[in-house]
Parts: sequence; C-alpha cells; structure tokens
Amino acid sequence: MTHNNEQLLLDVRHLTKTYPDFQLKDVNVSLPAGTIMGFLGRNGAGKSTTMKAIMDLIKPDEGAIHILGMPMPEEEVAVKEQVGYVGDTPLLNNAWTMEQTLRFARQFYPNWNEEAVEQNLERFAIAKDKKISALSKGMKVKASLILATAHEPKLLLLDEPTSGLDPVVRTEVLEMLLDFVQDENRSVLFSSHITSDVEKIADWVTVLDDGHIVFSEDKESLLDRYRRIVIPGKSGQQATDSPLLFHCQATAGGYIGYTDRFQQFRKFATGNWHAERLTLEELFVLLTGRKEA
Ligand SMILES: Nc1ncnc2c1ncn2[C@@H]1O[C@H](COP(=O)(O)OP(=O)(O)OP(=O)(O)O)[C@@H](O)[C@H]1O
Repeated sequence: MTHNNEQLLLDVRHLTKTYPDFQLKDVNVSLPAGTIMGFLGRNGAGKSTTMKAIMDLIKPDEGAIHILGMPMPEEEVAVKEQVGYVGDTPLLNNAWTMEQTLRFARQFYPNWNEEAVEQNLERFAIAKDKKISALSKGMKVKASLILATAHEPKLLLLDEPTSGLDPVVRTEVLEMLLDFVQDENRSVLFSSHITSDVEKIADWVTVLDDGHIVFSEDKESLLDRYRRIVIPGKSGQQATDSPLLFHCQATAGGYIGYTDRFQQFRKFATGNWHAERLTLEELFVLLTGRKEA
C-alpha cells in the first residue's frame, strides 16, 4: 500500500541485494512524517540487510533510497544529520565512560541537544562517569538511543531495539519512541520479531518474509480486514468454499478459515458463523509461518 501525498521521510524503491544463500527482492518501503513503523520478520527475513542498505553500510544491487527527499548515498552527509541509527550490534566502546562516549559523538553533530541528553540520562538513571562495560544490556540500549537522538534527527532507524530486554526495559524503550514522535515531523522505523511491541506502538506495519515484503499497511486497517471465521457443525463445509476464505480446515466442532476481506465476507456469507479478530502475532504467524525457520 502507498501513502498519500504526505512528506515521506523514508522512501525505498525496488531494493534488491543478493547474497550466496539469500536475496532481498524488490523491497519497497515508504514512511511519512509522524509515524512509527514496525518492521516485522522472522529470523533471517532480511530486516538488518534492508536497514544496512538504507544506511549505506552495504551496497544494494539495485534500488533507490531517498531520506527526506535526499538521495542516498549521494547526499549521505546531509542525510546522516537527519537520521539516528542503532544497528544490530551497538557501537559502544566498552573502555570508555558514558561522558567520553558523549564527548566523542558530540563533535560530529552541529545540532547536538545537550539539554535533552542530560534529561534522558537522568530519566534512565545512567551516570556519566559509568564505564560502558559496567552497563547492563538494557542500559546499553538506552545509552545507544540517547546517542542516536541527541542530534535531533527526523528519522530514527532501529534494528531490533527491544530484543533481549526484560518487559520493564522494553516498555521504557517503547515509551521513548512514542515520545520521539510527539513531534509530528519525526518518524521511527524499528525492526522486531516481537509482534506485541509492534502492536503496542506502531501505526504502520511492514512484514518481510524470506526477503520480500508480504504487506506494508496501516496497523488498524490491517487488523480490521482480517478475521478468523468459525463455522460450527459439519454441515458448514460448503461455507468453506467461499473465495473470500483461505487456509480452511476442519476442527473438532466444525470448520475454521481466514479472510482478508472481512467486510465483503460479512455481506455475502450465509448460514451460521462467527468472526474473531486476530492479534498481530496470529496474523504474522498465519502469513509467514508456513515453513521452519
Ligand atoms: N554479509 C553477508 N554475506 C552473506 N550472507 C549474508 C550477509 N549478511 C546477511 N546475510 C544473510 O542474509 C539473510 C538475512 O539476514 P538479516 O540479518 O538481514 O536477517 P534479519 O531479518 O535481520 O534476521 P534476524 O532477525 O535473525 O536478525 C540471512 O540468511 C543471512 O545469513
């Protein structure tokens, strides 16, 4: 699905990258201002590869990438002033203190907001004289986020920011992302395989499976159009012939099937049935869970 004529903070077109055992195939992602996009995919789906290509950390074979209308990598210097990125392995030097880390990072950014940094350090109780090596995994993620947002970027790209964190720290990190988009000129793209995190804070969901986009859609409209249809009784088999149903199967009490066009289904369906909403996790498994990881 595409967005209207809103300003796109990120526009990825036809991104392709081939590795010996994997291909990212014709990936298209567009992200308007004021949006949190959850980028979901199973292990090895290609999320990190996509994000690295956006950041020009790997060279795509094909495709066009624009950030705030500027082409990458041609405008890389200007673009990186507007982007905060935390990759799959945070680039923190364990031998430094937080203070040394901040001093080092500050010199690269004219827009550095020291007041926001101080507030965030206090909010997350990170002492400046603490060595990075002494920070817990959760503290390191928070420190990386403080560094990634200190130059007040418009776009935040985060590769699995909540992976491996306990539920309290995960919630704090998600709250920080919600705070970030309070300014509606900003957006976040964060990859994850924790569907509940995406369901909690994302406005838009993009699912990548085996290197291709399965869907990229507004979360509410996505969850609105899918339903599990439960048809009780063995006499309901005929109802499963509906072209609006897929993955139909017999159950102990009757039949179930799924529809991605619920509004149409409810108009035309007859007989005895009821519909159940799917969680994002159920939808994700339904659409990507056909094969072993
Ligand atoms: N430099 C590389 N050379 C060869 N293959 C690579 C390289 N980088 C990634 N791959 C392969 O590309 C595929 C996608 O990897 P990627 O890290 O993008 O997936 P991911 O969706 O981020 O997975 P995860 O959730 O496990 O982090 C994997 O099969 C991986 O082995």
